[in-house]
Amino acid sequence: MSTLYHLAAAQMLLYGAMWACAWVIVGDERRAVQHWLGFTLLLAAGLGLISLRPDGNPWLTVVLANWALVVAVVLFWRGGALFLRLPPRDAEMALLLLAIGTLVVWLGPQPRQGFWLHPGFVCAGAIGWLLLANARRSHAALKMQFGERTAWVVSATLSALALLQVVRAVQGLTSSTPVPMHQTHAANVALVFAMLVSSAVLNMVYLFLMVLRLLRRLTHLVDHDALTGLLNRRSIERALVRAWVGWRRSGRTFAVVSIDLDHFKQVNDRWGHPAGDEVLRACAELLQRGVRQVDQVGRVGGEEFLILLLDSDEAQAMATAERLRSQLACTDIRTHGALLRVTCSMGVAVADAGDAEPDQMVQRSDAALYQAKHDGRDRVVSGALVATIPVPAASPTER
Ligand SMILES: Nc1nc2c(ncn2[C@@H]2O[C@H](COP(=O)(O)OP(=O)(O)OP(=O)(O)O)[C@@H](O)[C@H]2O)c(=O)[nH]1
Repeated sequence: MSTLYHLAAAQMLLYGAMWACAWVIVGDERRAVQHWLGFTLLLAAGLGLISLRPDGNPWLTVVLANWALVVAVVLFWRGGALFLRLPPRDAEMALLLLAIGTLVVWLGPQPRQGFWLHPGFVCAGAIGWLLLANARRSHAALKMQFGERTAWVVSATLSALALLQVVRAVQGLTSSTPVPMHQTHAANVALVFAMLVSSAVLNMVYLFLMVLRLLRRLTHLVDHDALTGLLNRRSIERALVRAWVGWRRSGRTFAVVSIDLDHFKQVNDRWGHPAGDEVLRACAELLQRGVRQVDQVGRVGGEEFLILLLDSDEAQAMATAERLRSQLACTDIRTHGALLRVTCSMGVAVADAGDAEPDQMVQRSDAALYQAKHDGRDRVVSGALVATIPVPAASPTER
């Protein structure tokens, strides 16, 4: 039996090494990883101590070993809560640890005369309860963040292990001849195997989810503008091509709106670059909030934006652009230095059978935007009216 415990402890140390490596690599999830590292090390320590019995000091091999297992499970729960952004319930957990700790110390390593409680079985009950509570609390968050299948894998694993612990606790506390954990017995062997399998599943799943989250964050960084959080130029151009292909295939028309803030240089010059950044962020938020979920908004240059309005004809696109323009014009933007108002000029172009490629649509909306600037700014101009006006040559930093 002790060989099995050594094996389980070695496996936990291996996971510990894995979390230690992850701790060096990950940034934002460091605190969760610390907890999982603690979990594996305490589990290894607890299992290692149990394997020493009956040679070792019974206070170490029974009381401390079992309590270490309970603390390990609390650390696992806390790591998961940090990772899934759930409330860690520290007060509840601290009280539980204190109560279990006091009880097992009071009970001592040997069964008390005429008293049926034993530390090993008390801790098994606590672990079972903790695992079940963990499965219940994390299920919804896992489902929302990583999908239903992942949530079920984690909850099923936690629940199966919890059930075994509860059965062990009930059996140990009700039987007249309870089997201590270090004794070779089919129930103990099954429990250790269940621990080996479930810890493998849980450690791997959480490591996988952490990498998945990291990849999602990286993809988001690649596709989005860092200042405003809008799609960046590359992504909005990709979206434009997708909309174009969809329009060619299904005939569902769409429109693009080119937007440029008016006299934005003056905002920077007068109020400073940070205030300019805040204005850009506020404008981006207003544009994003002002369109439907199917529409897409991107930042394509310093103070230039592009909106894709799906399933929109000329009239609908002009109405949307006009609404956004007037909303911006009457919005107070709070910056560190002052309360500012900015206006913007817009050019609208609708998919046209005469365009050979999506870029031509943007050229027309840019030409309309240029016309809007030319006509005095703070207005929306349709590309249908200005298709022949040339767009000024773009500087290297601009489109
Ligand atoms: N704060 C801030 N300013 C930026 C950013 N990107 C570009 N700009 C500024 O945006 C300004 C753009 O100025 P211009 O191209 O002259 O245009 P404008 O002043 O808006 O004038 P019109 O477009 O003709 O109405 C420049 O001062 C850039 O420095 C940015 O990320 N943050």
